[in-house]
Amino acid sequence: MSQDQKIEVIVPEDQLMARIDELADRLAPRLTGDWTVVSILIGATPFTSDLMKALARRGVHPMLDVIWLESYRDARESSGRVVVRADLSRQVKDRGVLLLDDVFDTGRTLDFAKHHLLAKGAKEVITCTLTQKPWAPRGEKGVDFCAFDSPGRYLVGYGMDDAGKYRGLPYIGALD
Ligand SMILES: O=P(O)(O)OC[C@H]1O[C@H](OP(=O)(O)OP(=O)(O)O)[C@H](O)[C@@H]1O
Ligand code: HPA
Repeated sequence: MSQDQKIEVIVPEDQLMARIDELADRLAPRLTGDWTVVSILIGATPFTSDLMKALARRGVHPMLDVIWLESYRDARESSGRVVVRADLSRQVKDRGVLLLDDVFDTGRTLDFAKHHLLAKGAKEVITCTLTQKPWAPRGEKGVDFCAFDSPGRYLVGYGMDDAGKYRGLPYIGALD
């Protein structure tokens, strides 16, 4: 029996893949030398997988590491506090880092992660998200690369969850 809530498709799967290819075209020339992609668990997992494949098709093979950060848990609003549930497995000292996340909302998670990586000695941190909310920080505090501007609604799918559900949807959707 289906237990789906009403989910409006905001970005269908084919558009997602096309934008990730465009993103890889823009990122590839920046990733020369020693780079590590750091994926923020859990939400960035599908985006990371598809972007890594798109980079590999362009002959770009950075290391891949993860950091598990949590601030929303089952709520639709940030708790205001970012918790590190698991840290990196390798050093980033003197390396460039491409930091990936699914959604840039208050900006708190990415800001925390960026400072965390710089404190570990990363040479440079480039931030990249699949999507950003209309109220997310722009300019100096903004994200460096972003595939989509999203509406000011609660998003699910392609890694994004509502209390742990819907991460497996192959598109970006919005809940009412
Ligand atoms: O810009 P912000 O307001 O910080 O929101 C963005 C963060 O919120 C979500 O993480 P969450 O804490 O829900 O963990 P999850 O990745 O396990 O879903 C999402 O994956 C981002 O990491
Ligand atoms: O819109 C959202 N959806 C899922 N997770 C999120 N984390 C921040 N904003 C969102």
